[in-house]
Amino acid sequence: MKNRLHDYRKLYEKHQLLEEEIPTDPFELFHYWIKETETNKEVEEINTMTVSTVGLDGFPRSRVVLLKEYDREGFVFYTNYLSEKGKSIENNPKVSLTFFWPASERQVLIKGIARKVSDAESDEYFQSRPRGSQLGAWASNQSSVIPSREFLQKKLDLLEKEYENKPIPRPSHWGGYKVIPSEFEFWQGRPNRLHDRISYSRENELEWKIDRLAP
Ligand SMILES: Cc1cc2nc3c(=O)[nH]c(=O)nc-3n(C[C@H](O)[C@H](O)[C@H](O)COP(=O)(O)O)c2cc1C
Ligand SMILES: Cc1ncc(COP(=O)(O)O)c(CN)c1O
Repeated sequence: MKNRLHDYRKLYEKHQLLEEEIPTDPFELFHYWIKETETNKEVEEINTMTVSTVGLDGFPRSRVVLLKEYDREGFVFYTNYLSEKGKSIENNPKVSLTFFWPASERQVLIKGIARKVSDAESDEYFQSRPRGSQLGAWASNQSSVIPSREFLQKKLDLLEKEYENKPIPRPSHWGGYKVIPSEFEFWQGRPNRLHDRISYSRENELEWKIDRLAP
C-alpha cells in the first residue's frame, strides 16, 4: 500500500526576510523571531529544537530537546551526559540545531560546537526543576535498554523514599550543553517555494558575513 501525502500543500505568505531589514547580529534576529512567535499564544513549546549529533558509528542522529537559555554566546539545553547524544558530543562536539516554527513559517538552522556549561550553572538549573523531574534524572539511565516500564517505576519509588524531605542533588552525569554557533541560517517561507534564506557565517568575535542562499 502506498500512502500519498501529496495534497498537503501550504502556501507560505506571512512574512519576508529582506537584507535591508535584518540586523548585522544573528542573535538579535533569533531573539526577534522568538519574541514574535511568543506573542502568538496558540504556539506551544516554541523552545523545542532538534539537536543533531554525529554518532560514534558515523551516522547523524537528531532528536528534539528544549532550549532553556540563550545569550550572545550560545544556546543551552539540558540532558544526560551519558546518553547517546552525550557520548556523541564528547566524541565530536560539532552539532546542529534546527528550530521550526510552522505558525510563523520559519526555520532556523545553527551550526556550532557544544560545550558543557559550568557545574554551578547546571546545579542552578537542576534545582529549579520540579522534584519529580529531578528524581526522573536519577531514575533514567538515558538511552540504555531497560526491561520494562515497571523497572523505571520501581526505581522512582525507591528514589522517592531515599530523598523524602531531603534536597535532591544533581547527578554529575546530568547537565547543560551550550552550543556556540559559527553559522546561522534564517529561513522564511515565501510563495512559489521561492523562500528567503539568509545565512550568517562567523568572521570573528563580533562580525558575521551575510549571504542570501537560493531556496
Ligand atoms: C518536546 C520534547 C522535548 C524534549 N526535551 C528534552 C530535553 O530537553 N533533554 C533531553 O535530554 N531530552 C529531551 N527530550 C527527549 C529527547 O528527544 C530524546 O528522546 C532523549 O534525549 C534521548 O536521546 P538520545 O538517546 O539520542 O541521547 C525531548 C523530547 C521531546 C519530544
Ligand atoms: C528526558 C528529559 N530531560 C530533560 C528535559 C529538560 O527539560 P525540563 O527541565 O523542563 O524537564 C526534558 C524536557 N522534556 C526531557 O524530556
